[in-house]
Amino acid sequence: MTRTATRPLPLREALQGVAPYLQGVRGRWVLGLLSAMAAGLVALAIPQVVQVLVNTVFAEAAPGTAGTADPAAGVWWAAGALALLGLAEALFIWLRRFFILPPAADVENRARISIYRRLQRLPVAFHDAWASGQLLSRAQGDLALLRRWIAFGSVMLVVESVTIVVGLVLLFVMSWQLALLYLVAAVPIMIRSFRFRTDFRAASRLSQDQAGDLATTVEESVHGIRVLKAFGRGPDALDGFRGEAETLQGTEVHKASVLAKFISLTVSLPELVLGVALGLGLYLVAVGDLTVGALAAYFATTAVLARPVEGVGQLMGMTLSAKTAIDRHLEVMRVPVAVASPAGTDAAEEEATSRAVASSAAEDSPVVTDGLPPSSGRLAFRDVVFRYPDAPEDSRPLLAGVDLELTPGETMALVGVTGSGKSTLVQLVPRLLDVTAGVVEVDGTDVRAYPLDELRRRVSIAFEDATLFSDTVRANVLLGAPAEVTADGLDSPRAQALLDLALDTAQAGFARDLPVGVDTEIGEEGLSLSGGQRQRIALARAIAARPDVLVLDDPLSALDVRTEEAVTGRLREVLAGTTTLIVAHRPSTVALADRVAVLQDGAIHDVGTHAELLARSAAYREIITTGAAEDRSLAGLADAAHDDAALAAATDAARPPAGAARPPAGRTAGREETR
Ligand SMILES: Nc1ncnc2c1ncn2[C@@H]1O[C@H](COP(=O)(O)OP(=O)(O)OP(=O)(O)O)[C@@H](O)[C@H]1O
Repeated sequence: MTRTATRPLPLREALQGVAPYLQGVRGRWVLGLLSAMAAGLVALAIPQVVQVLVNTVFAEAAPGTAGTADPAAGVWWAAGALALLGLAEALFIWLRRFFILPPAADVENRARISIYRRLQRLPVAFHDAWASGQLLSRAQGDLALLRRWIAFGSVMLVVESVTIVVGLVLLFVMSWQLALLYLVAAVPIMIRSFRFRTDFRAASRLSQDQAGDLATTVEESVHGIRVLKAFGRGPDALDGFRGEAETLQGTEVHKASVLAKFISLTVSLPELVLGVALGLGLYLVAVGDLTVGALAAYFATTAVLARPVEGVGQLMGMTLSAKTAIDRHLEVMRVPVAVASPAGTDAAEEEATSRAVASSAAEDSPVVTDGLPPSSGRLAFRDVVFRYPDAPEDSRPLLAGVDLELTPGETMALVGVTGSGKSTLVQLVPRLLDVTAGVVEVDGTDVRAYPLDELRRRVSIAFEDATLFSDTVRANVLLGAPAEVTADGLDSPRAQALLDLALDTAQAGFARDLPVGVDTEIGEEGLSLSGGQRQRIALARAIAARPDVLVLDDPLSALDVRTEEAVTGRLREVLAGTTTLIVAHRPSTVALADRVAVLQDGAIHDVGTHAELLARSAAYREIITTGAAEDRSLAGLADAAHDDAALAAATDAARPPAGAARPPAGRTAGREETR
């Protein structure tokens, strides 16, 4: 669905918004503008030479004229001057391109990097609310429009306007009557241009938004291609896509027709006027009020003016589209970074530079100024309340007073019926979401008081929906590894040791059997892995971060019971000192925890060991019975087909012959790991 467009920003505000991208490029832009201006003025000088040329020829040809000593010389001089002016015009056009194209590309690049950085900083709630295609079109198409406008539209709009003004002055110098006639054509054009601006701006905004929606549809259907195929919904998806594409086509056609109507006016009116001007001009020559040279120069000047006059509509259209692109860009750039580092930290200062608006939550929170608390792994939720921003105002908060404390090194399972808010609760720990009220504490300090990078160094998270990037297993696993371990490269002995430990703990040793071992490309553009294998790589990634607090949001759900037992067993061994909060559905996971917390009706209903809760909590027994049924069916499945065996067969088939080149490494990661 098309996002509701916000009110167009006033021009000054929009220009201020993109001013940071223009720093350092203004000088070249001005030089380019001057070159373009010079080219325009040289073009206007050409008719003046024509006037001299024609008058010279007519003077020589007139009966009874004494003539100059060498009549041909004047013609040759004028012709030579014309050629030189032509060359000068070409040179100035080249200089315009030379000066302006690189800075325009620079602006595009800066804006693109800024929006990408912004997208990384914006909270998960923002990404939940915005369609990916809208963000894609803002980071791609809109910025290409901006580049074209800076490189061409903005310059030519100034140059063509100046050319028109200077050209009109010259026309008045040649003949005020003819100039006035030409000017008459401009009045209806100016009146029409006001209506044109409103219509074209609306059409332009609609088409850019619809292009974003179309990108979202393509992205979704590519991601969901298996579901579409499995349910035979390809033709329906195509119909939906065709509908959206036709809507966009309709908008584009409407946009083009608005522009075409305006352009036809700007082209036809001056042409009509020129017909009348020819008659009037000949009359003025006949009565001796105008020289033939001046009449020729008048038409040569109007020919030079034709391009700017005709182009002004196009340039206005381009300017309006660029303005829409800036509005759309700033819409994203001005979304408050609700989850921000506290004031006073480097990250917060960077945030202030990019004009971010920190949330009141971040501003109100205490700031760690006297050093950070020592790492211990203590985790506590104190009267935590959370409500999603888009939840109805009068609804009960999803979390309505959660109190829970984990001691350092403890493994606690969090259980609750589906939709009770488990995933939401655990996302509050690394601040993927921020509490509405109450406090989440790590090592006795409010998580909002930590610089984000420090908090996320202490807390690591793995999700049920394991997102892997288009990169090697090695790069995926060591993504969040401590900087000191990877300082000498991802294949240094220390990094290798951590990689091995993480893979072994997560029971992800299968990665070594992939075609190029741990250097095999996986993810969207690499080798496809099974759900369980993906989860284990994602778990290895969380382990390799060596956190004090490990949050696991049901990351073992796709594993068979035996593999899950092996993983949790090793996890307890390797991460003996790490506090672990694990969202669990199955008794097999719960049984391995020191204690279990039951989340019900937005609060912690009970906490105890598995055995204690079984004995005293009916709610717990009900939750666990459902999980047990799942366990039994998974155990059966596990006996029937084991992931790794299936993979071994698949990779044997996919293994390249000895000496074959491995796929290119280091393709950029495309998406944040969010639920
Ligand atoms: N981004 C969001 N915006 C609004 N509501 C949301 C959002 N994400 C989740 N919810 C709602 O919050 C509730 C709790 O979701 P959550 O994923 O935390 O539950 P859960 O206990 O982890 O469920 P499950 O066991 O099925 O994974 C659900 O009703 C869900 O619809």
